[in-house]
Amino acid sequence: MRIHVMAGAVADGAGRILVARRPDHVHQGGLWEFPGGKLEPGERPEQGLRRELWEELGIEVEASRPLIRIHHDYCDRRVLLDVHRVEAYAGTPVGREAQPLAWEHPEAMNPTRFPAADRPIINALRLPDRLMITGEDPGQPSAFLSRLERALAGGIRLVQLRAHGLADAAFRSLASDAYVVCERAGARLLLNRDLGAAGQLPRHGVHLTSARLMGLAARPGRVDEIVGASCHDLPQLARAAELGLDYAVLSPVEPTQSHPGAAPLGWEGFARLVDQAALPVYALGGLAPSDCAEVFVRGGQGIAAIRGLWPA
Ligand SMILES: Nc1nc2c([nH]c(=O)n2[C@@H]2O[C@H](COP(=O)(O)OP(=O)(O)OP(=O)(O)O)[C@@H](O)[C@H]2O)c(=O)[nH]1
Repeated sequence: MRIHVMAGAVADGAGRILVARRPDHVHQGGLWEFPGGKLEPGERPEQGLRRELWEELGIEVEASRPLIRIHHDYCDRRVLLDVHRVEAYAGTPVGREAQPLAWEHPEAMNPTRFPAADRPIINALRLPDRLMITGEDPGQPSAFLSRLERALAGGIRLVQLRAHGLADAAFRSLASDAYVVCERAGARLLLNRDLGAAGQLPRHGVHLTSARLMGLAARPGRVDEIVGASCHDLPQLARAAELGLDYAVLSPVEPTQSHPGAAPLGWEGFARLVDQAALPVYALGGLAPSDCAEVFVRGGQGIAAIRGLWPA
């Protein structure tokens, strides 16, 4: 039988998240967790979350939204971790069951101190809700870079440089300049190019095409960088999770100009696939920032877009 667990990623104003230490004698004891517990029969998920956070921390949830759902098989039990980001609450959290509490920045969380099922949750907390993909033809480098600066000024923190039309030398030059611009803004730059060519370039991570993903035997890149992949179906999502990638981009959700022939998944198709994926999944295809709320309800991390995010 599967245990449905409601857990809260309670955030403070400084971007830190509240974590609690599990007692030594319970399942996954001694490890740190996102506070929560089992959904009771007949309870709605939000109700269960409110009850658990009241019982465990003495806080009243005022605003929350779905963050990620992870199905995980421990050898002794199967769990569904249904994690919500708690954005506003009343009260001051205390360990009402005498459990030690700590506030940690997601970047500083050490995944080995959490249950194995929590790794994708930590990744979901580290990643923003918008992934901007640069267009096929970047045009003049100076115009491209000033457009990039405008996007970063508008709050974009994760950029995928995708310029399949550029030759290696031009890609290298653009990537080096884009890295400097992203660094200055505290944003991260992912390179969508074969590692052979991208290997020596400064970057915060790499983005794999689905063909490249399916041809890999192990997670590429350095351990400290972000690695994600484009996916279009369940086997690709499963492969991305198996290789320990940090995120996937699933497309196309809606009909899109860049891939006119591809059959859209629709929101239901997107939600069905995401529910079986054990990593954060961005929705791509005909979407704009105003679609983020829908993506959260459907279990996704946020939106990825070219047209919807590049400034005009
Ligand atoms: N709350 C929480 N549970 C987690 C996390 N990660 C994870 O694998 N789990 C697993 O999810 C299950 C949660 O059950 P629990 O024992 O905390 O539930 P509970 O508070 O209702 O406890 P009770 O059954 O003793 O009353 C455990 O098997 C636990 O190992 C996490 O980050 N937070």
